[in-house]
Amino acid sequence: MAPWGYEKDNGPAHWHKDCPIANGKNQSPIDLINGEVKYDSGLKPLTAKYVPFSDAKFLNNGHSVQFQPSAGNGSELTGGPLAVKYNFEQFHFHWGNNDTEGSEHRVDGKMYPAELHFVHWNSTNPSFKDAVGSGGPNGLAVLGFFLKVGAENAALKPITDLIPKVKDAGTSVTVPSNFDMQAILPATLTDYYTYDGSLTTPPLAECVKWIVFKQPLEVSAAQMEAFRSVINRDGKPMGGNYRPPCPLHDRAVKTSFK
Ligand SMILES: CCCCNCC(=O)NCCc1ccc(S(N)(=O)=O)cc1
Ligand SMILES: [Zn+2]
Repeated sequence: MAPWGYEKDNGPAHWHKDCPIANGKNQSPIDLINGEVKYDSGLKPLTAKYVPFSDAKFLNNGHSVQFQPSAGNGSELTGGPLAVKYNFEQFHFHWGNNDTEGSEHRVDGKMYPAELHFVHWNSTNPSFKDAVGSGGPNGLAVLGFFLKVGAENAALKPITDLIPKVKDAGTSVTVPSNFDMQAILPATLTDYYTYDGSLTTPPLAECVKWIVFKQPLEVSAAQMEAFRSVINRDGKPMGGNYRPPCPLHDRAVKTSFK
């Protein structure tokens, strides 16, 4: 099989051949249906403590554009539904070729033009890879933020300004060390949906505690347009690099808000 992608011949409908878990009962993304979620007063606010990285790359890996530090630096996530500390691993994006599509999760069937994922791994594991393979829904914690078109996002500007430099698959650039990742996050990480799910790309491991924020982040039309010039391994626009929603099966989606 051609390496996995999002085209007709290698897209989400094909992934089960290499990754049979694609048809599992804890797959992501999902449609977050407000009439079916349940408020959980036990859900605490989340705390992300992100330390500026001295050595990080912004890269095009053929299916997304990704911020990837060379090593951990104590940046971590705690609280919310999480029982232990999770180490920051990377962040990346999913987007569409127009403003009506692009996000992976949906809210009452609505798609946003893009979705930003902050990936963290359970610090009781020796490494990220071990956390992915640790079995059960507590290996990774991924924060999902919807992006919508509006005001320019100053915190994301250092990253969106780098996009033209990683237009082609397999390219990367060094991220200036004064990049402040913490500034991307809202001041308080309240009002989120949380459920047990999976990676949304192969290997599709069912190892993720998903935390999807209700409030979208805003980016300017120019920032959104920058994503749409990124090219995949086939030389085609990467836009459309989102998996459609998967069945909820026997899972509950909890909310930190009423
Ligand atoms: C040679 C392959 C080795 C794989 N081993 C590395 C690996 O498992 N990588 C998967 C990394 C990943 C995928 C999808 C998400 S998402 N979109 O759910 O946040 C987050 C993280
Ligand atoms: Zn993702």
